[in-house]
Amino acid sequence: MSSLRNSGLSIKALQVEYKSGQKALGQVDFTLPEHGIYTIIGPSGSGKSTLLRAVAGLLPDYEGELLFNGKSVHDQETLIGLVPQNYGLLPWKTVRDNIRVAMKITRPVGGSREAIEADITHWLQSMGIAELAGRYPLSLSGGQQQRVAIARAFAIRPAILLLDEPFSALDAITREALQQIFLDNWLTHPATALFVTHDVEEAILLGQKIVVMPSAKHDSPEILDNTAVFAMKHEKKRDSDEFFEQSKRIRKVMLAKW
Ligand SMILES: Nc1ncnc2c1ncn2[C@@H]1O[C@H](COP(=O)(O)OP(=O)(O)OP(=O)(O)O)[C@@H](O)[C@H]1O
Repeated sequence: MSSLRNSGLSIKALQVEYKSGQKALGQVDFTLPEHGIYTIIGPSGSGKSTLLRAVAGLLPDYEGELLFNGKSVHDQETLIGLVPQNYGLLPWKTVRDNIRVAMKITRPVGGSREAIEADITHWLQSMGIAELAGRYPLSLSGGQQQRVAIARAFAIRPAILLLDEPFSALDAITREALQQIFLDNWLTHPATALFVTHDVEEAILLGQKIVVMPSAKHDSPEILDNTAVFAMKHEKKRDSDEFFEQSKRIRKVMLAKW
């Protein structure tokens, strides 16, 4: 029993078909250890967002089992934070209110007003957007909205954190800075994280393992171990031999699977 308690996120024989009858996600099987980060890359349409939606509990129907520490992920106890591709911010609420609403929904009796406001300020600062607290989402750039969505996801202190291309709207330099900030935040609050990206470099820089999705729905994902790169200091990763070797390995898998 105790082994199940810390067994992490188990995705067992998961398959998804939308109402149209078309298979959106072929069979996926893997276990992401508690407090781990797996990155997911795959061609457009391979089912990456569908996989996150299934784990987030946003799909009415799927085949297979989704367990967190031995229990259904959709038990009330498991708090899941999602950063969707469209950011999912409430346009009629300010940045600060967006985060506050999420915290109130997920932690209805948690903390004094002062503590909540200090927490919101902390997360905004950590994402470098404290000055945007009073602005409304639609007055922000895509990259700024992405940061708000990430701050909000961390602020609820989820057990599982799902990120769907969270840095796609950012320029290369800001993206690198945010990758570092993301890892720093994750180290202090290590949620069990699934991180979808289109960027092979990003997959190698952030994941303990890299899940490469196939384009054919009858094929299964290939999962590459990336612990050698993951264990390095973030700023050393990009120039390391291990990073270079891993890029070559992934490209080979991509050629075979895409
Ligand atoms: N709500 C839906 N209804 C019907 N089909 C859908 C729905 N959402 C996605 N699909 C289909 O499911 C498949 C997988 O879509 P999904 O968005 O999960 O892929 P993805 O790998 O995240 O793609 P991208 O990289 O372009 O974001 C696609 O063929 C898509 O057209």
